Formats: sequence, C-alpha cells, structure tokens
Amino acid sequence: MESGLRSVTEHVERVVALVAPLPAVRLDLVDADGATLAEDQHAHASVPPFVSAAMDGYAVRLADLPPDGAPVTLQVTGDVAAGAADGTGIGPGQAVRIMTGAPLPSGADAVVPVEHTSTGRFVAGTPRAESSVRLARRARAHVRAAGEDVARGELLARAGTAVTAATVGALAASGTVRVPVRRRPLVAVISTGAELVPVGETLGPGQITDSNGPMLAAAARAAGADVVRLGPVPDDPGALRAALDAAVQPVGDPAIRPEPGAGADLIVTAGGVSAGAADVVREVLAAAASALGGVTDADVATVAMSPGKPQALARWRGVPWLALPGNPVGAYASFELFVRPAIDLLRGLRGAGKDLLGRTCLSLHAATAWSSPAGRLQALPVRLVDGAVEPAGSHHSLSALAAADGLALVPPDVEKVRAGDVVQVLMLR
Ligand SMILES: Nc1nc2c(c(=O)[nH]1)N[C@H]1C(S)=C(S)[C@@H](COP(=O)(O)OP(=O)(O)OC[C@H]3O[C@@H](n4cnc5c(N)ncnc54)[C@H](O)[C@@H]3O)O[C@H]1N2
Ligand code: MOO
Repeated sequence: MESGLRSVTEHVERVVALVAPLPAVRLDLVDADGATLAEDQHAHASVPPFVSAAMDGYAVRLADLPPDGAPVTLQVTGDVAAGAADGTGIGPGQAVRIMTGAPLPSGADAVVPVEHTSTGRFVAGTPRAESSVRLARRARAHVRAAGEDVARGELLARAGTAVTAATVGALAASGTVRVPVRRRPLVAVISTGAELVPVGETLGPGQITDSNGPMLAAAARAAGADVVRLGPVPDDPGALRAALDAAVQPVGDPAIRPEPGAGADLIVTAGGVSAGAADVVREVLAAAASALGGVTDADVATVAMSPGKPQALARWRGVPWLALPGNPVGAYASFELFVRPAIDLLRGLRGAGKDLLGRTCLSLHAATAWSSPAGRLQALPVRLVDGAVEPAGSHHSLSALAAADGLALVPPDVEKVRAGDVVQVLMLR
C-alpha cells in the first residue's frame, strides 16, 4: 500500500458505516417492482386453486377407458370453459368438452387432448355439434392438481431480495395484494466544476460537457435507485450548498415516497475533491466546523486506488454524502466500489455491506500483460476476448470505459499482470 493512503476496503467500511437500510413500507404489489422485500413472502393461496385441465380436449373417467388402449365411444354431455363455475359432473360412459385451465368436472379424472380424439380439433367460436366422441386412454392424465404450481404457505420470495417481474407474477397469482418493502432509494447526483455545461449546450472556450452527471445518474438507476439530478454547479461554495439543500428537499410522488418530508436518501457529488485552488467540495467540507453548518462527519481521504484517489464522505443535513473525484473513469470506478454498495445497503439487499468487493467478480484470465500502479488497487476497464480479458483501451480514457465489459480489480501489491494470470473482474454488462 502506498504510504499515507487509505485502503479501498477501509473506505468501503466507512461508506457502510454512513448508511442504513431504508424503513420498510407497505406498497401495492403492482407498484413494488424494483423495491426490496422486507419480509419473506409465502403464498396466501394455492395455484391453481382447483383441479383443472392441462389441455383442450375431453374430460373423462379413467374407469371408462380400457387399460390396453382400445378406443371407446363416450357420450358428450356438456362443455366447460376456462372460468366456468363448478357444477358439471360426468357419469359412466360420459365425457365433456373441456378447455385448458377449466375446473375438472366431478367424476372426471383425466383429459384426452382433442387432437387424439375423433373430433380432431375444436374450431374457435363454433358451438359444440358432436354428441359423442371416440377416444382411448393416454399415458398422461393431463390434469393439474390444486396447488401443483404454488402450494398455499410455500415460501415464494425471501426478505432482502429485489421484487422482480417474476416475483410480482408469483405473488399476484397466490393472492398477495400489498407487500412490505424498502422502496428504491432516491439518489441526488450533483456534478461540480466551472468548466461544465449541460448535455446539448454549446461549448464556450475552456468548457466541456458534463458527462459525470448523466453517467452517474444512469449508473444509480441501473443499481436500483431513483435519481434527481442537480447541477452542474460552478466552483462556488454558495452554489454547492444551495444544490445540496435542494437535494434534501422533499420531492416526488407521495405514493412511492410515503415518509413525510423525505428528500434524497444519498447524495453523490463528482469533482472538486482534490488539491485544486477551486476545489469546491473540499471547501464546503472544510467549513464543517464553522457557523455555516450543514456538514457533519466530514472525512476526506486519499484512497489507494487508481483511478479515483481523492474521495470524501460526509453528511449534509444528516443525509449521507459520497464525494467522488471528477475524472470520469475515476468517478465511474468510485461508483462501482463505493456508491453501489451504499445503494445496496439502503435497499436492504441481502448480503449488502458484508463482502462488498467480492460481490459480482468473476475470476478470468488476462489475455495480455499490463502494468498496475504499486500500492494502489487498479480498476482497469477491460473487454472480453474468448473468455479472457484485455485492457479495453488506454487506461483512464472514457472510450476504454465505453468499450469495457468489466473493471479488472488488480490488488495493490501487484505491479505486473502477465498473460494467463487470473484477475478479478467486476462485470459491467
Ligand atoms: N495537485 C494535485 N492535483 C490532483 C491530484 C492530486 O492528488 N494533487 N489528484 C488528481 C486526481 S487522481 C484526480 S482524480 C483529480 C480529481 O480532482 P477533482 O475531484 O477535484 O476533480 P476536478 O478537478 O473537478 O476534475 C478532474 C477532471 O475531471 C473533469 N471533470 C470533472 N467533472 C466532470 C464532469 N461532470 N463531466 C466531465 N468531466 C468532468 C475535469 O474537467 C477535470 O479534467 O485531481 C487530480 N489533480
Ligand atoms: O484518482 Mo484520479 O481518478 O486517479 O485520476
């Protein structure tokens, strides 16, 4: 480790100490996708709720069908469509037309698919004309038992997992209406820098387009957060303080943000955190002890990583604030290493805050050699080639990041990665 630098692991620990899971709220299931379950979810009801047909065909009594497979002619006494109420029953020598998902008539214990009967096929929209059908016993009964898909009381989804489309489907089917969840956190993204202009605006001399703001907002959304974007703010402490205040103002839809007075749950700034004369984040953090207030728990550090060395943590009016460096690749690497774990923790995801660096790494072989700075964890944009990885471009360039499939995380004590070495890769897509 380069002397005087804080390890990435220690910085992650400080991030983890700054944030806590959001409180659990009850949301309508249909609004809960993307939120995290706060309690295990069990099926309230069986799926299907009744014994039903698994095929379009005829409901029959196996006792009427010779075990040797010889065909028989049965009298067709009725129709049962999906959605029909119970009531139809069959007796000896009888069959009824039945559609997939319809309740099996009392007395029936098998369904013979229509294509294996003398009827051949049903014509949609045409009423039943046949009064009898010839068919034979099949190997399978084509009947779904009640609860075959989901048994009442069965564990369907665990606390600490995200509500996915599949979770919504399984819970809706089994009678869940509202769910206890931790909602998507609201992350305020603020880019700082006098040189920045918003996307789409014409650049004047010395100006560049704010790319960190849109990039970090996209990354936060992909990590399961909602985002409010502020700035870019100039290198003026008053302007930054105003943006930070705007971030913690109540915002949004009360249906999904039920706590009264809730603003951002996490603030992320980019830029202004290193040694420059106009480094506005440093300036606002340094005023922590002054009468201006707002900032508490300020913690400025140089972290043993490359890129992304200058970092800071604080609270703004109580809300956790992660200050990332302005260099775009450093800002992105900092997002993956520090902001994503904070979002995971706010969401209350299982395992969040425990093994943060190991969470989505793959062990992959290096396809070529590259060097890594002594004493710093290297976060290098890499691309996949035949299952191995190589640098995606020149080390700290945005074009390399755009081409990258992942970030190779090379430990501080490794200065040379050789072709064939195994490296840990945080996958980005
Ligand atoms: N004397 C020293 N100078 C620097 C050090 C140091 O230790 N001593 N550290 C360097 C490192 S490493 C980094 S990283 C940068 C980080 O500095 P800041 O966080 O203060 O970032 P800025 O100075 O505001 O910007 C750095 C760079 O990134 C561009 N930038 C900033 N914001 C955006 C944005 N939203 N979109 C696109 N590009 C952005 C900015 O124009 C600068 O080129 O400091 C080094 N200097
Ligand atoms: O920390 Mo800076 O992001 O190395 O370039």
